[in-house]
Amino acid sequence: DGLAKPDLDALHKVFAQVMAGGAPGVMTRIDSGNTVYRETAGVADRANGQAMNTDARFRIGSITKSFSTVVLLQLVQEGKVALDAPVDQYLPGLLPDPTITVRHLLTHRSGLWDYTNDMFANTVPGFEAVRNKVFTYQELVKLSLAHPRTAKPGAAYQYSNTNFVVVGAVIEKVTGNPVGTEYQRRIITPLQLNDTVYVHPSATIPGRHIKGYLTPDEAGAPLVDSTDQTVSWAQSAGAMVSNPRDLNRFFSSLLGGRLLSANMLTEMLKMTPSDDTGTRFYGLGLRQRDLSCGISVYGHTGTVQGFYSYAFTTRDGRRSVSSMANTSNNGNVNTILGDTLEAAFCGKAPA
Ligand SMILES: C[C@@H](NC(=O)[C@@H](C)NC(=O)CCCC[C@H](NC(=O)C[NH3+])C(=O)[O-])C(=O)O
Repeated sequence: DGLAKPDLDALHKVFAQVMAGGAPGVMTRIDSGNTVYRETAGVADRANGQAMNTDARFRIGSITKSFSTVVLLQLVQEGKVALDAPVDQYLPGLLPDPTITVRHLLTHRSGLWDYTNDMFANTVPGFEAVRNKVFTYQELVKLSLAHPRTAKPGAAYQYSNTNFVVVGAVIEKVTGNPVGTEYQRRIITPLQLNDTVYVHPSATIPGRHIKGYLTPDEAGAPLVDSTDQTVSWAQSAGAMVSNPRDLNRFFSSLLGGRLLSANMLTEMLKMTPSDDTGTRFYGLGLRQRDLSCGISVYGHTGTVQGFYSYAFTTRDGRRSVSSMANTSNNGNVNTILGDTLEAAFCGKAPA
């Protein structure tokens, strides 16, 4: 793929820091052309000590947003949805502001309040309250509309799960199918992502999977096994299950031009800054990160109770990297986990 070889020593140093930070286990899969690297440390299951395994499934959280975006952009290609049409055209009366467009949703520029801010203000109680609940899209939107908008439509980037809940509602309205059906027929089946499933509202991860452990807010309190939950609070914003091989294949196929037309991929890659570092951007359901070695990578991050994940690829899709640590509510671990991208894409720092 024309890049420096991954620096596996650096990768394992990051693993050691991730585990020292409180994660039971951590893993990275690198697909570099036809060469695959499978690196792991720690445990997938604290009860029986089962080792971390890059073939096992886990909850990918917001990486789901990229899957939802591909479905919606295919509907745009098919002329069934217009990117700059008001959401009101597809879901009359759902949103209070008829000027919010489909593109505003995909770029987190709608101004819709993120209901998870309230839902998970107290991490473990918030999680326990919803882990077995099943929500409708309308119920989640209603939670958001209890708050004023955070900005006028289009005015600013403000990350909000509400946007991708509405994206799911648009997909279901326009296709007449549950989003799971659309993920399956448009992405999972064609790419043979055999370890990628959308099982909402089931609370269990089918097949071989990693257990996730939520870090409580109280310092020193024991980790909570958060593996089983409906993730109904996220759905098309974060309820997908997958594994590193499938995520690498998904993002390689996406950036390699196999899921969207060239024009539509160009739309998806229209980036605006998502923070003030100058190295983080958000397009349409897709993140860009500029690495220290000058390489830009594209993909998404995920945070769901018990699972932190990163899945990114190069602009040509020829090197893809997926990393996961099986804890969450631990910002230090999440930040360090991001350093696996540097080791995997940039290789050894120049001497
Ligand atoms: C950030 C990430 N977003 C996602 O993956 C979405 C699906 N997850 C969230 O919004 C986090 C919900 C709270 C998690 C909980 N935190 C708390 O409860 C904090 N009080 C936890 O860390 O498990 C992304 O887009 O990259």
